[in-house]
Amino acid sequence: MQPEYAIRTVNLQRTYKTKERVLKALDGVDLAVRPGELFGFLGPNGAGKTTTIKILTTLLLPSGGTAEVWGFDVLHEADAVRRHINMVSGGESSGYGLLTVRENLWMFTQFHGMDSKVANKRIDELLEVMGLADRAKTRVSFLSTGLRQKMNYIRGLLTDPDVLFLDEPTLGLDVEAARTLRTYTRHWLDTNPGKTVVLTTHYMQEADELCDRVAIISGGTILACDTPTSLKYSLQQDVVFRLFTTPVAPAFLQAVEQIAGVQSISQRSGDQRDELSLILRDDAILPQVLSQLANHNAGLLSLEKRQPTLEDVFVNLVGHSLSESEATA
Ligand SMILES: Nc1ncnc2c1ncn2[C@@H]1O[C@H](COP(=O)(O)OP(=O)(O)OP(=O)(O)O)[C@@H](O)[C@H]1O
Repeated sequence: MQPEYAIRTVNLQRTYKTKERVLKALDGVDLAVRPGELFGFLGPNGAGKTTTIKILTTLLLPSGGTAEVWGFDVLHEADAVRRHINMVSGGESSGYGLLTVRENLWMFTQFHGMDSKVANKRIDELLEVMGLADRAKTRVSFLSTGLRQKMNYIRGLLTDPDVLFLDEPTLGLDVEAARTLRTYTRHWLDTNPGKTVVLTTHYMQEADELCDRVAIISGGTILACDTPTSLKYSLQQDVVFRLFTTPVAPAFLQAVEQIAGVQSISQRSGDQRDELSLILRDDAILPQVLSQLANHNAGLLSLEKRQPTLEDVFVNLVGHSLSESEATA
């Protein structure tokens, strides 16, 4: 029977105690994910995504609050939770190098106590879908990172879980392979009503295109949680500009942040030029930004007004872009 919530957390807390300090990795996370949803988690490094997923997959105990997966408590009914979930992490090196792809996958089905006939049929189907059928007899140690990741994704689906956790599943995949994985994930949800996917990703576009709802998490708390469309709509009153400039100094960014009506500015440094994303309360503030550019001896290369993206929503809430958080991690 389908529960009301695939995932439900109330005031979820997790503290890490080290010799030097006590760190609140999760500080009251409330989540309510319905069966059938593709739910995305977006956050900078250290936001608490992995901690949340580890608690939901029973790999880590919470320090406080409650968490239920498919109606079962992660603390008191961990075995029941495990029967309903599976997990795929990007960049994981699971699998035994000496075994072939098929042998590896079959082995995992046996860990889960699956009937051999059913297991073999599913392995064949998924190898075909993921374009890995011709590698079935290849030793895992001979696979490229991308192909190994495809195999891991198949492993996650083999047990037909009710809740599938995908932690950065397209990390290291080429564009084509990432698209195959995304398309199949959506197809799997569409053809299996009630199946639920929780996805963490660093790729904003992936979250935007794929997720039914997205939670933006930072500093162990959820800052916003809604459909990508509604999140973007929340910025509709603001105006978003993209500027290409000659390289700008941190002092310029600080000066712009001081201007009244500047919601946020984020910088992506390129070769000999910077890309700046600017969210303003209204158009009239732009001249002040441009005069700061001149004050700091930087030149404007191009300027474009555009629709808000999920990245803009993220910057507005977190204060910097996801790529900036990676650069400083
Ligand atoms: N075992 C641990 N001991 C101490 N601190 C930890 C431990 N695991 C995580 N942390 C800290 O808890 C915070 C949340 O970490 P977490 O791994 O959940 O973040 P994340 O959002 O998954 O980040 P990333 O995208 O970098 O994986 C970070 O400050 C991290 O340094």
